[in-house]
Amino acid sequence: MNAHPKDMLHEILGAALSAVAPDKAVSKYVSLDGDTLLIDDVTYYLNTFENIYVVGAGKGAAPMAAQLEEILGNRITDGIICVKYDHTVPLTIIRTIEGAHPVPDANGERGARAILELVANAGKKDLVLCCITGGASALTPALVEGISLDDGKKVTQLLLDCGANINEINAIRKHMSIFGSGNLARAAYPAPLAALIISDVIGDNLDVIASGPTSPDNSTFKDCMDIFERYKLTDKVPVNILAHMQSGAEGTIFETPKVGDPVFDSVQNLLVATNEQALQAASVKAEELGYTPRIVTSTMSGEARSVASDIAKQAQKASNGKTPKLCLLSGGETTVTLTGKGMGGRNQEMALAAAVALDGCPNIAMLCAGTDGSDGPTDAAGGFALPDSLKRAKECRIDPQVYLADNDSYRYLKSTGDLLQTGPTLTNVMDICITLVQHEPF
Ligand SMILES: O=C(O)C(=O)CO
Repeated sequence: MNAHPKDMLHEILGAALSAVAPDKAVSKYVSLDGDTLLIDDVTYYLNTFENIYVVGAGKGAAPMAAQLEEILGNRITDGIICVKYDHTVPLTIIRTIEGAHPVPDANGERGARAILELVANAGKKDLVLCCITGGASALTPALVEGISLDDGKKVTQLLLDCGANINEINAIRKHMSIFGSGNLARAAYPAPLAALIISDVIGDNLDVIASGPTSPDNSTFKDCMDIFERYKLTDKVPVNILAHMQSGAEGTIFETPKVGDPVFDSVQNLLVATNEQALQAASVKAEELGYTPRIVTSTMSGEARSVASDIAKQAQKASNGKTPKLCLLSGGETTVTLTGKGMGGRNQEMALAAAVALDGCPNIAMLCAGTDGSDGPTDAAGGFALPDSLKRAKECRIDPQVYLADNDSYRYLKSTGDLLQTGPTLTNVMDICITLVQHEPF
């Protein structure tokens, strides 16, 4: 008998997540042999260092830090990480500070300042190791003088609601931050610093992931002003943030550290897990389940509902194609421009839009999932669009179009039983959309 499509989709997602688990990602690149610490191709002779500090931030920073404790034990002098509430694991030496995400809170600010203070003590004879994953931008909201956390929260919410992409959101965050945009590296300078980074952004740009705390910044104050104008936010953002960006664009405030700044001279930035790796692992599992895998893209972006209907169209076309059982894999991160008052997230909105577009097609099943286990301000990670999804909606007497128009994907999928709820996965490589297509009905 054929396995249920929902079970197969779960299995493929499980393989993808396991391939980018933070502890595995760290142990893949970091090893210790006596006094020799090897991080990718860079050797650190630990007997030449007086202290080793471990710091970090992001949804997956805790298991990364735990793995460093496993490898280095009590050679670690001290450490602090900032993680999202409920994203902790037991640690022995490294301290954990929990904060709010995606809209920051005072705990995150306290944590970020504590990290900056800790690494500021580090000198040339100390080694700073950083664990950086997505989520860190919101979890380390230490802002420049004159901009309050409340202002920071307001602008974050405006940017999240207007459909700005992560490059744009982070250009603004970086130009208000004393932690992101290379500022963590600046605080640690002149200590050698190695950052282990899990990417949750399209293109894996180091200066965008987590707002690039250890990376030269490629964005400018001028970009920030353009972004405010593009999304018509100039009249909405707090006046002191606008004034700050304006002064920067006019050259009266120093730009963020750029390529060539000596603070990056002894910095090693290393990507240890990416969306692409998750897609590769999903391909292997799909093949084991009898499907021909096809990675469509690892740069999926755009408005969630239109991306979903494009994938649905592609799947419908493929269902009449040559390959009897196909698994389409797309990775990336879409956006939702909020027009309704409902509740949901980009993956849930994709699943709802796909259910509508597929219109009960019996041979296509889709799963849209946030790899961090959290999609929008909900307790779900995403949703399914299954052959019988619309039938179940009918039974519940709910109209998918009405819910889609109100951006109310969470309540729709909850009613039909099509929510994906994994809880925090403690990793974060953006989103994955898995579509099973076959000639025969499931
Ligand atoms: O999630 C974050 O912190 C980002 O800004 C993208 O990595």
